[in-house]
Parts: sequence; C-alpha cells; structure tokens
Amino acid sequence: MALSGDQKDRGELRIHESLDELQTDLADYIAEISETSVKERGVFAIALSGGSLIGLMGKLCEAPYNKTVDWSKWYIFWADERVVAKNHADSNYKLAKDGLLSKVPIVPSHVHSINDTMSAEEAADDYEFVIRQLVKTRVVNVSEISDCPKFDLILLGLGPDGHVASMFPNHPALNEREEWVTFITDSPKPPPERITFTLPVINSASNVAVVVTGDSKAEAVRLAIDDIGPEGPLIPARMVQPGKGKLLWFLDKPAASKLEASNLSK
Ligand SMILES: O=C1O[C@H](COP(=O)(O)O)[C@@H](O)[C@H](O)[C@H]1O
Repeated sequence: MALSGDQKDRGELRIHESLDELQTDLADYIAEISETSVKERGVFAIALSGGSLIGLMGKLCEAPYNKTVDWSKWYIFWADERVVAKNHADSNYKLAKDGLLSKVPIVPSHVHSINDTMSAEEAADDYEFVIRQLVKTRVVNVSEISDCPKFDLILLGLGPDGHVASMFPNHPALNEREEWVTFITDSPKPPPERITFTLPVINSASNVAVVVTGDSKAEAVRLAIDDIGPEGPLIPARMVQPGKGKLLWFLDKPAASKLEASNLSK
C-alpha cells in the first residue's frame, strides 16, 4: 500500500513499499494519461528520460497494458538525450528502444529521437524544429500560458545531485527562457554533450512525473520537495513547477526516507 500526500506547490507524492508496487502504479498512471489524451486529442505525446526510469516502466510491456494501451496513438520524444550514436550504450534512445519501444507496437514514424549525426548545438536546434512542426499539426499540444509545447506527459528521473533531464545544478541551461531545447557540452555526469528540454517546456506540460528510487537520492528528494526555506539550495528538481499541469512524484521508501513525515498520510 502506498503512502500518498500533497505537498504545497510541490505536487502529489506517492511513496511505495516496494519497487514492484511502484512499477505497477507507474504503469497504471501512464496508461490512464494515455487513455485520457487519446480521448481528448486523438494522440498521446510523451517525453521520456533515460537512466533508471525505463526499467521502472517495464510493466507497460506486459499484460494487461501491452494489449489495452492504444500504442498506435503514442508519439515519443526525449526530455533529454546524450549526443552519441543511437546504438551507443549511453544513448537514451537505445535504452528506451531496447527496454520498451521494441516490445510494444509503437509506430516507428512516431518515434522522435535526436539526429545523432549533428553537433550538440545543431541537434538541439534540429530537435526544436521537429517539435515546432508537430506543434503546428497539434500532435503536440500548445500551452495557453506560454508559446511552449504542452506535452501530455513528461517523465523525469532525478540524479543524486538534483539534476532532472540534463539540467544540472548551477548550470546556465537552467536560465534558458527562449529556446525549447538547449544543449550542454560540459555535463558533470558523462557523457558531456547532451541536449535537454528547458524549464519552460517542462513546466508547460499537462503532466510531469518524477520517478525516483534508492537512498542515494534521498537528500535530493528532500531538497526538491520539503520546505527548506529561502536559504536552501535551489536544485534543478525544485524548479520543476508546472504552471497549469499536474506534478507527481513516484518514490520508493529509501528515496523518501529524508522527507518530513508530515507530508504523508495513509
Ligand atoms: O544522465 C541522466 O540521468 C538522469 C537520472 O538517471 P538515473 O539513472 O539516476 O535515474 C536521467 O533522468 C536522465 O535522463 C539521464 O540523461
């Protein structure tokens, strides 16, 4: 049984007893948002991250989801990508392809990964151009409060340093307000060259879910969610604040272990 609660301005928290329970809840949640988006818009535009997230989404490849989800309506994007070849072990595309996309009937032309033959800067510009074309045709919705794309769902992981997508603590990319997709060449976590959605895009989504497991991330979870006062460090995950959308945290108990217990109710 999960503990759940709402933390003022920091969204809904779901804290799970086990990884198995978290994975089932995550699969249910994604399937529900997919169904709602397809009913309302005819399509589902989802942006993935890399890292541990993809393994935690694994139940989507199993019954009942593999048969009940309308995969033909899914359009896949990446909230961040490493600028490496698509068949490289560090590629977020490869991770998702091997762990999810090759196991369910996604339409290949609906998978929008970065151009891996370009420099980081070119790949970021090109990816933004691709998204702009899909906003024009409303495959990706548009935000009412900014000129940004409004993804139906953006799924994020969280690094122990508080990074989300490829936005790292104190990095100038956090201040980008004009571009939808930006690039970095100095990621503190290898590989150094990456592209990433900017905060305005993440914060314009209809739904943002941050999926975090393990005690190595407990301090980052605390700094992202708890009331740490004005002097507390502003880690990237704390800057995830969807304007009109819904923010949800999927945590296991070790990741939630440093949160104030007062956030939680049965
Ligand atoms: O480098 C990255 O790290 C984060 C966190 O990964 P995790 O394995 O600690 O969950 C990930 O969300 C991001 O997409 C990836 O590029």
